[in-house]
Amino acid sequence: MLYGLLDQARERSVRELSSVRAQGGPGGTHQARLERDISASEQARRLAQLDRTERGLCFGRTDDEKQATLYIGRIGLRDDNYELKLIDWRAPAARPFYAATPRNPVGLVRRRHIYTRRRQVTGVDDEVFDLDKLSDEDRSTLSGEAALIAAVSSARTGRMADVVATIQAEQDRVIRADLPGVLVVQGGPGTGKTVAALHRAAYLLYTHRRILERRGVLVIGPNATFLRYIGQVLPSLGETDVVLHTLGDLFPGVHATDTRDPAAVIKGDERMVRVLQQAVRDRQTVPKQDVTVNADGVEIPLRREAILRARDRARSTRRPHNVARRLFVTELLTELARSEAKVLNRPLDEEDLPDVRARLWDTNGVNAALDAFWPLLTPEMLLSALLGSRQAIRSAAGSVLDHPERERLTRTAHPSRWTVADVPLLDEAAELLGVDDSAQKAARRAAERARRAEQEYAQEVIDSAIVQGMEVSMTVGQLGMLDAEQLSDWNTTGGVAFSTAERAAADRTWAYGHVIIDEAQELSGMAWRMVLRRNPARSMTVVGDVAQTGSPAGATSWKEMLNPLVGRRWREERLTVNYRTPAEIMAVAAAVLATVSDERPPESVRSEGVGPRVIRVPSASGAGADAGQGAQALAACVAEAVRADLAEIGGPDNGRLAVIAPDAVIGVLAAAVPEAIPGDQPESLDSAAALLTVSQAKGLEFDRVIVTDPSGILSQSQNGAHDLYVAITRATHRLTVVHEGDLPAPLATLDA
Ligand SMILES: Nc1ncnc2c1ncn2[C@@H]1O[C@H](COP(=O)(O)OP(=O)(O)OP(=O)(O)O)[C@@H](O)[C@H]1O
Repeated sequence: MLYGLLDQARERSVRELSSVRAQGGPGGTHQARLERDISASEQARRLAQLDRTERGLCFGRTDDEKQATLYIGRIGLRDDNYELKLIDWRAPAARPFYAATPRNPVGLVRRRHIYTRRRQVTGVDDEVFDLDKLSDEDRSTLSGEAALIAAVSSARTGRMADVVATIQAEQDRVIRADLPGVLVVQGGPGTGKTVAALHRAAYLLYTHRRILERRGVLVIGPNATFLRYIGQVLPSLGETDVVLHTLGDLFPGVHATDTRDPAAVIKGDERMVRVLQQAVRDRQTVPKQDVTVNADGVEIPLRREAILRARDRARSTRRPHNVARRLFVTELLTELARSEAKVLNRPLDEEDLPDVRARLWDTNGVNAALDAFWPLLTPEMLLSALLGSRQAIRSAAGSVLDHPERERLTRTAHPSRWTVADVPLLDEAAELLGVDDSAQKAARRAAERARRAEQEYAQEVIDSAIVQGMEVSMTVGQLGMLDAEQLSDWNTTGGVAFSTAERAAADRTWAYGHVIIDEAQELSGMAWRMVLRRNPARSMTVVGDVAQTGSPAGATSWKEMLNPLVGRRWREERLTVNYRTPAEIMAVAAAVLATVSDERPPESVRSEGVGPRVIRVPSASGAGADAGQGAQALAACVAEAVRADLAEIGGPDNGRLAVIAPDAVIGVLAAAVPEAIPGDQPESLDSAAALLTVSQAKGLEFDRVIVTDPSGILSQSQNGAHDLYVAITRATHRLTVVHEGDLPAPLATLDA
C-alpha cells in the first residue's frame, strides 16, 4: 500500500513536471516564466527526493497503549483522503519509535522493525514493552530483537550509510535536541557521533525549515576523504541545503589540504590575533622626514607631520584597515591639493577641493605614494608578506612570541603555499582588513530598492491561485513552501542556479543557521574564531572525542576550549555505546586510552569471538642491516597480511580493508603494497584496500584494519597515544598489528 502511494506521488510529480515543461520556452509574461521556473525546479527536487526513498521506504511500526498503530519511514505519505499513512522519521509523532526504552516506553506497547528487500517485507523484529496490552493476534506474530546487531555487523561499503531505522535512544536525544545554543556531543570511537550529527542536520532542516532553508547548515569535517565518506548520508536523508567543508576550504578561494605545518601550534594560538593586528599597523607607515610627491611632473612637498596626523585620524576611527584607508587618503589628498596650489602659486577654493583631490588621485605618482604609506591589502598579501620575512615577523610578533616561536613561524620559501593552519589566519586578516565597499554599497542600495519591488511582486504571485495549487502538491512530501523573499531571490539571481548552499559557500561572511563540527577536538583557538564567525547566532553541534585529539593545537577538554569562546552557553550530551568496534578490539584500545586519558572507553555492543592478530617482522639480521632494510621488511610483512586479508574478505562487495601506518612509512608501503590505494587519492575509499595515515583515517571505518608499526605511530607526534587509539578503533571486525621489535607497553598483552 505504501509503495502504491509512493508510485502515485511520483506519477503526480512526473505529470506536473512535464506539464510545466510543455508550457514552452522562454516566452510568456514575466509572471508566467517565474511560476514555471519555480514549479519545474520544485517538481524535479521532489522527484529526486521520492527516488531516494525507494529503498527501505518503511522500516518501523509503533503500537501504543491507545491501540493506535503508526508506520515510520523515510518520508511522510498521505492517501487520497489526505490521511497520513506513513510518518516521516523526523516528525514528532515518530519520536517514540526512537525514544522508547524498556524502562521508559513513552506510551508504546510494541516497537517493530521492518526489513524489506526491494518491495518485499523480508522480516520483522519486535520489542515488546507491555505484553499484556498486546492483542492475541499480535502476540502470536512476535519476533526477536536483531535489527541493530544486523545493521552494525554488515559489511562496510566505503561510504557511511544512514541509520534511520535503528537510531538508539541516547542518539535520538542528540538528534532532536533544541536548535539554539551550543550542543557538545562527546563520545568514544564508534558511538555514532558522526551519524547522529548528520541525522540531526536532517532533523533540524525538517523541523526548522523556515530558518534553515534560507541560512543553510554548515557541516565541517576533518578532511576531504572524510567528506567523501559521509557525503551520501545527507542526500539519502533528503537534505540538500547543507554545505560540507573542511577547515582548509572555509576561506573562499583557498583550498588548503596540507596539515603538516611545523608552525601549526603557534598559528592556532589566539596570540596570533595580536600578531596580525600589529602586522596590519606595520603596513601603515610614516616616512622619517618630509617627502615630495610627483603629480604629473609637478613635485609637491608633503610634510611628515601631515602623514602622521592622517594616520592617527584614520586609526582612531577603529574601522578595518581598508575601510579606514578612505579617510587617510582623503586627508592627504587635501594636504597635497593645498601644497600643490602653493607650489604653483595658484589660489584654491574650498568648493574646488573635491575635484582637485580626484584629479590628484588619478595621477600615478600620487596614487603610488599614498599606497606606500597605507596600501590596499588582501588577506593573502598581508599574510604572505608577514610569514615570508623574518624582519616583518620580528616587528609584528616581537612582544608576543618568543624567538624560537618566531623562527618557527618564518617561511621564507613559498610563503603563500597555504596550509590548513594558515586558513584561520587569512580569515582573521580579512576581518582586520575589511573591504572598502562604498562604491558597491551605492549599487547595492539601488539593487535593494529593485529587490523590494520584486518582493512585493512575488508576494502577489504567492497569493495567486496557481502557486496555491503548488502548495498542496508540495506539502505532501513535507517540502517547505517558498516565502516571498525566496521567490524574489530566485528572480534576482536569474532563476534556479544559486541554491542557499551555493551562495553560502562563496560568501566568507555568510551567517549559517546552524553549524555542525565533526572531529571538533582538532580545532585550534584560531580555527574556533573562524568557525564562530560563520554562526553569529551560536546555534551549533560540536561533535568529537577529547581522547582522540591528534593535533597539538587541539582540545584536551571541552571546558577549556569552549568557556573562553562561548562562556557557559554550551551543554554536553554523552554517547556511551560503541557500535563499530567489537569488544575484543576495544579491550586493546582501552589499554592505550588508559595511558593518556581519564575518559571511559565506550562499551562495545557486540563481540566477534576473535581477538586481534599480531605479526612480528623478522629482524633484519647481520652486519649492514639498516633502517631502509627494516622498512622493506616491514613493508613485505604488510603486503603479505594485506593479501591474506583480501583473500579472506573475498571481494569488495564483502567488505573493505585499511592499512594505517605512521606518515614516514607511507611511501615505502605504497610501493610495496600497490593494492592499497593511498588516502590522498580520491579513489582510496572505493578500492578494496586503502593506505592511510592516522589523520586520514579519522572518523572512517573498515571491516579489517592492519595497524602498521604501532611504535612509529606512538612516537611520530606528541599526541601519538591518541593517534594509536584512533588507529586501533577503526575496525568493525578484524584487527591485525604488524610490528618490529617489542610491542609498545599498552599492546604488550597481545603477545600472550
Ligand atoms: N543506531 C545505529 N544503528 C546502526 N548503526 C549505527 C548506529 N549508530 C552508529 N552506528 C554505526 O556505527 C559506526 C560508527 O558510527 P560513527 O562513525 O558515527 O561513530 P563516531 O562516534 O563518529 O566514531 P569516531 O569517533 O571513531 O569517528 C557507523 O558505521 C555507524 O553507521
